[in-house]
Amino acid sequence: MNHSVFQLNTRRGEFRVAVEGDPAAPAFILSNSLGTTLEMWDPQVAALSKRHRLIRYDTRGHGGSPVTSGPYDFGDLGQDVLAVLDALQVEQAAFCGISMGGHTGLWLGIHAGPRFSAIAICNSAAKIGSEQAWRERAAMVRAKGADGMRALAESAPSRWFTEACVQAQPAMVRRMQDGLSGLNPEGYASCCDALAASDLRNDLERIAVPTLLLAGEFDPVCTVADAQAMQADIAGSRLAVVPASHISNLEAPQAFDKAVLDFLAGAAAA
Ligand SMILES: O=C(O)CC1=CCC(=O)O1
Repeated sequence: MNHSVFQLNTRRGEFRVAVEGDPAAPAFILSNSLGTTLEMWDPQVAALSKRHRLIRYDTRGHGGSPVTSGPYDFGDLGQDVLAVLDALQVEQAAFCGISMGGHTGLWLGIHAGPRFSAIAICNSAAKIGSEQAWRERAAMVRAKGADGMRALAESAPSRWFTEACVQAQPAMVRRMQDGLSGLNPEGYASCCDALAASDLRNDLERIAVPTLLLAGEFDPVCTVADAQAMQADIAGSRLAVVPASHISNLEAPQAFDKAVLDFLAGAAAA
């Protein structure tokens, strides 16, 4: 059992969180991708908690966080982050999110910039996928329940990892698939609703927080071109490309950690 994981009572419900590192160090909060939990960040904990109070949480609809009935929107998912920070009495934090988590970071950069010292938007986009595809996925999961989650888990490796990674790290890939297939279908579908409805492309220029756009060279979901398009619209933002597909923190953890830590060091020095 990991004793750093606990249920945190917030004004928006009880969230499953993990807090590691020096309590007096600057706070750094991590936001998971669709179909995963805070454990997706396990390989990052040692490196990212060296100089930070590292806060991880399960996004609404996932793991041990509230599974309220949907649809959710990114206002909900962003307000949840602020509620977690408030409950932990954190006034300002650095933020890092992958894919759906990165999109939450964009929402926070637009709507709650002063609460963040820096945001790392990884394997994400201002518009992820098509509205129709997310609506279809949500409907399928709501119709098929646990069978629908199992079907999504079977097809997940090709969305998440390169074939070379699937071959090289079968246990890690299986663990991620098992995690996805065990999630609550309504919570997952409600996050698909949020992705269907959100398009932040016209709001990016409102972001004034130091921003890193981290892309996976081989990511078929949120491409390097998506990151470049965001970089063009976010003043002063930086781009980093790591040799990985979509879940780049698991496929290329060392390159991922270095890109994020270099960015945070630069943002703190600026
Ligand atoms: O479809 C997937 O599983 C990949 C993905 C899209 C948004 C997200 O967070 O993950």
